[in-house]
Amino acid sequence: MRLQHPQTKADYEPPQGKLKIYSTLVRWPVLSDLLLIIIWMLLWKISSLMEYAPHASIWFPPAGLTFSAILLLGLRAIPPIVFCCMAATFWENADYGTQLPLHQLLETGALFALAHISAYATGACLLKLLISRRDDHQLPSLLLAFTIIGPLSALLASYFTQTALVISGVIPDSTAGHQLWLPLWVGDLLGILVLTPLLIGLLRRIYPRYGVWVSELGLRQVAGSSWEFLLKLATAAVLMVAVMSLTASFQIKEMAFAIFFLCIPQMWIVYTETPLRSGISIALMSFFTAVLVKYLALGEDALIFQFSISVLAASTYFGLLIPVLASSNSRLREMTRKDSLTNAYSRQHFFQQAEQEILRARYYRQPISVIVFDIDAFKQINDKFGHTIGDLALISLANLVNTQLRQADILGRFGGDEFMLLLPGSDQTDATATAERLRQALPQMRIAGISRPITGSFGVTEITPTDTISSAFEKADALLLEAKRRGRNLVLSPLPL
Ligand SMILES: Nc1nc2c(ncn2[C@@H]2O[C@H](COP(=O)(O)OP(=O)(O)OP(=O)(O)O)[C@@H](O)[C@H]2O)c(=O)[nH]1
Repeated sequence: MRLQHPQTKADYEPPQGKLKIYSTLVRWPVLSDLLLIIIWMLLWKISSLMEYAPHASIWFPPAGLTFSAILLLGLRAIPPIVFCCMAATFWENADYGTQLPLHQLLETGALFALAHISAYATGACLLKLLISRRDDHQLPSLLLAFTIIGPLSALLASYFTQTALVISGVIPDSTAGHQLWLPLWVGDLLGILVLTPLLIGLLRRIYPRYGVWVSELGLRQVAGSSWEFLLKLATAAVLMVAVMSLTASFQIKEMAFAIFFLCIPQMWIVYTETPLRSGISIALMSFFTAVLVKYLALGEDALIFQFSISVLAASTYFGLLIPVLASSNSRLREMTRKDSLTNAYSRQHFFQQAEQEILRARYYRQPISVIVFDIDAFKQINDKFGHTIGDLALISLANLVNTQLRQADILGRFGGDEFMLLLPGSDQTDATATAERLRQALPQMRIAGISRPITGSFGVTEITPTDTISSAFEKADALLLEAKRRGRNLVLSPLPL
């Protein structure tokens, strides 16, 4: 997979029913930018309400939005975010009542924008570069890269922001001023780790032309009952409120560490719900943790709560990998089990199954037989009507055989136009009769584009107690070759019936 802008209209086809909004946003990109600005400012305002020390918020979601926007939109995201950084500086000046002169506000805003954007742009571009260089396993490598690059970008942003605030004189050039990076980092870290996936989802709706690669990550799943999800959320909420209220009431710092038990309901959600629901739950947990820290006056323990939610978010992302990897494993297993053209079992899987069936037949002292067959002069069909019609003939043959089989019978494709059929419970007489029925049914097959009837040749053998599946296959294959030699459209078995 390559991270790139969509090339065709189909690449960013919006979901039905939302066409009007999407086409408006596609036609007026400035509306998308306006929405981005509104959301950024809203998140900034919420985070400023959660400040537990000057300039240090428990939770700084604008960091997640900046990172997501640059990851998704590239340089296109920078002008609206520069605007947001400037506006936030003016707004904060009004909130703190610091009355800085205009030139100092402009300088502070510009330095903040430079610090914030340069750090997150570096991280987002690096992540984009790493992912675009990997074609395989994109989701695991994306998540691993994200959990490393996200916190490092936040660290860089915090250090740059602290420096910007010192240079512009907003915070003192003292030891206290130089220690601001830590609370800034933890707030940004929470915003990045917890919210980036959800914010990418949101931005994809606001910017319908961008982020096709996100839908290629294989995260889509069918959601289960909403009530069950709410029950799990409620369990997490009860646990969170209990731990935080007890910590606030008893004023015992160690009690705050019980917040790590939140991993139990969160992992319950991750393993049983969709990735979107897991993302919503971790976002809600982080939001309410921040609210409770503020309103239960747990500022002194803020770091414990912030780190617990960050650890929870990182565990969530790795937890999300499990269903994705399991489903791609089962897809791969299916691919090796079945022949993709005819849906018959692959040679390897047929032989594995046959070995087990032979053991079972011996144990229950039941007969078991194998038929090997192919289409007569199939090369001519390909040459005369083309390979697509040839493929159609192979598919029709497999379908026809499948309609004639009993539940226990197994059809495999050896390769080319050669198939094999395992018939548990059939002795040679039954198996020969089955092969004869198939031989007679073959010419009745109607295949679009083929004007002449198709015929086939068959070799049949009952598997003896000393046979392996390979030796039995070779016997039946030799009989098939003999049938070809005798003029084709024939069933041959070892003993004359
Ligand atoms: N359309 C199509 N052709 C295939 C496929 N796999 C193999 N073939 C072709 O199947 C043909 C098999 O030809 P041969 O093995 O010579 O057998 P034949 O023409 O059926 O002759 P006899 O078996 O002696 O009757 C070859 O031309 C292969 O290229 C496939 O998946 N699709």
